[in-house]
Amino acid sequence: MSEHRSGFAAFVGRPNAGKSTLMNALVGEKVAIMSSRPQTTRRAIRGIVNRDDAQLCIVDTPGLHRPRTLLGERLNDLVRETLAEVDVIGFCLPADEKVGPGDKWIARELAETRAPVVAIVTKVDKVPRERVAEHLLDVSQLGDWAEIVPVSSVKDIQVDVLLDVLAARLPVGPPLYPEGHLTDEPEDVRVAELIREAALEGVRDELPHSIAVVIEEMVEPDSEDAHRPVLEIRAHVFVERDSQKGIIIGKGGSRLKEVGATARAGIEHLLGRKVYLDLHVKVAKDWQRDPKQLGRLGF
Ligand SMILES: Nc1nc2c(ncn2[C@@H]2O[C@H](COP(=O)(O)OP(=O)(O)OP(=O)(O)O)[C@@H](O)[C@H]2O)c(=O)[nH]1
Repeated sequence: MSEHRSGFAAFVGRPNAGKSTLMNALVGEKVAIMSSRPQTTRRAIRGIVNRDDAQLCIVDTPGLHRPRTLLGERLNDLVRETLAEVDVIGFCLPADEKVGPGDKWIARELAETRAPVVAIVTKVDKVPRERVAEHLLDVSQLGDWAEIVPVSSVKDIQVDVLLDVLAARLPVGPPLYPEGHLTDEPEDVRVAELIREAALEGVRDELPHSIAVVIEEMVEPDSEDAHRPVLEIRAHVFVERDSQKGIIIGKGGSRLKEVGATARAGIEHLLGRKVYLDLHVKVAKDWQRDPKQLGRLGF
């Protein structure tokens, strides 16, 4: 099987371009609205598409419009920040409307972003084939797109193709959110889960259920002037026996270092910021059978 990919996508386009309908078509019935606490992450997740080979997290963007007012400009700053953080951008251009000044303005904005942009010709069911072909040509001349994909969200035409194209643009990595957990779970639970996943990697057979992770603290550094301060996370990795402690830590701490690096990468991706991760491995004897310990471990 090919490598698993995961990351963030954002959709832009002028009003009525079909962004919401498309996002719903991609995510399916279960649209999970998950807005994280703004001080720790600036991303609000609109929905998550889980496949065997990819996890696509769709970020909410308030809409990129041409600024007419100061408020508009502020909004656009916010959108620009969001776009700077995602892995792939989908630019929606409805087939039943000619490419206009609004689209050109957005295209110029997108030329500045780092992420690859997939131009999406939406609502192809509304117009004859020839018109779609014309529109595709206009769109191709509008900018330097990673790909152009015509779709209909309503008639389910090429939505799966679009998903392939978007997924292919994501970085290689494990799922950022546990499948079936598309709720507004607090961040520390998700952080703990990423650490647990990293700690279990490669040793799942030896200690499948013997690991629990507790976040002791997530601390903002004192210096308020730092532009994007490093979040300090201290966590305990609990195992049941001393022998298991050895497995997690590895020779001279080598494995724990790897666990930390893997978990940190996932956490940084999740929170969208730099993280300092401090892991301590502890033995909590037979914690699975001890209600008092279980309570402490957050079960
Ligand atoms: N026929 C057809 N209509 C569509 C399709 N996609 C969206 N629409 C319609 O187009 C209109 C606008 O779609 P939205 O998804 O709300 O567009 P939007 O870009 O999110 O709009 P804003 O929230 O204003 O930015 C709605 O009436 C949709 O039903 C499509 O594939 N085919």
